[in-house]
Amino acid sequence: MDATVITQQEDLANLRNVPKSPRCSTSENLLNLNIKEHYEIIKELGRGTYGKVVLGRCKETGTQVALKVLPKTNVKLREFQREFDLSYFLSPHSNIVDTYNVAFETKSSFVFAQEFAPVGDLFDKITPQQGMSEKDAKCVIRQIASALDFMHSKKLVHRDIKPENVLIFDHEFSKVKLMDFGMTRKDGTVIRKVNGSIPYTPPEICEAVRNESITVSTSCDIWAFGVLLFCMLTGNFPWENADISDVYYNEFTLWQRRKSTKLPSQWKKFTPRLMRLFRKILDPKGERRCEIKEICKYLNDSWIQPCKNSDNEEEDMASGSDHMDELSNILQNHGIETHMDKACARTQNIGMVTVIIAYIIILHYSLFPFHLINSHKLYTNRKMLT
Ligand SMILES: Nc1ncnc2c1ncn2[C@@H]1O[C@H](COP(=O)(O)OP(=O)(O)OP(=O)(O)O)[C@@H](O)[C@H]1O
Repeated sequence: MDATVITQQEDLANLRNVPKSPRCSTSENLLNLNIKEHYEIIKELGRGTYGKVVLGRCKETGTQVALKVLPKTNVKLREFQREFDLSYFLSPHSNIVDTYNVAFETKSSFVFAQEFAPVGDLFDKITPQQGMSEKDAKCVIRQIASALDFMHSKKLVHRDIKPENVLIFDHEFSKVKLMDFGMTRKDGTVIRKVNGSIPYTPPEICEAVRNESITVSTSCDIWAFGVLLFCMLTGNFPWENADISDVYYNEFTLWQRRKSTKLPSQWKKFTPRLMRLFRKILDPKGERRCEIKEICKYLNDSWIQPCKNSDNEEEDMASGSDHMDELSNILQNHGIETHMDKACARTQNIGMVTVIIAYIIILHYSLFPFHLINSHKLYTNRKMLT
């Protein structure tokens, strides 16, 4: 690495077992550098809320690195230091992006270096409205679950699980790593809600108002992980916000809490086994959500239905008979009997058939737009997610 950058004394082996990085404060050691004197900037790799990441080649060693550049106008030294320290501390895990022992400041920004992921991030690998293959999704899920399990074992909560924060190193997804520890906090830390909600935000945070105190919990990552899994397998978000005003969220929670046997249409492609897992991951009550290890128990099961299976047929039949009950109630309660008194048997039948057809048409049109709206809820672009 560049000889002018800071060098820390502790090796990675020391860091593995230490819950809090013992490395001396980067603020005491940060060198003031001109980035272009030391790195040839090849291209921009991406942008986030707080800064950008560029691909640079170290002029001294020829090594290619991803430089995370955080403008001082967006990020305080303390925040930069925390992100760098956490990234470095978590680096030894094979599914967490490697952060090098390289951090410095320029006139306008704080900078640190990480390994470069040549295939980019997971967002671009999810085809809108289609998602990824079950096999590829499982490869990714297995590795990110391992990274999260490691973080949770250190009592750290990532707090920003989403496809843009998963880096891909090969097209077979055999090497996938979690990154971006800018929002990571210790489990149990009390913070104030500052940002709005995105589709990955758990309900307990969605419902908090701005500036309200919230307690950081590993269960927040579990929720976001569940939403990520849905996105990977469908190319859609399950909802825009995990909030009671969101019709898709409401439908899911009715099913999740067993208040309805009707599985919302966008979940019907999944096997009962995967739905059992979703029920445990996406529990509206954070304290009831499963732990990340639970997810690994489901990795050898089938997740996507080849065709409708019996469990869902049962649910469909149940919901079908609900509609028939409703229909006969309507027929009984709204005039059919009086009509019957006056008309002949033939007219009765025609009237009955007409009402049934009308009811089916109404039912069809009340369900059909749902699919249309749902298919429009596509995984449009990154901006929607930040
Ligand atoms: N090591 C890397 N190799 C390749 N691409 C990367 C690397 N690090 C980041 N990127 C790209 O840059 C994008 C932004 O990076 P990052 O998430 O670290 O920025 P951020 O400002 O923290 O974003 P956020 O809005 O999530 O807080 C990523 O989504 C990814 O596409």
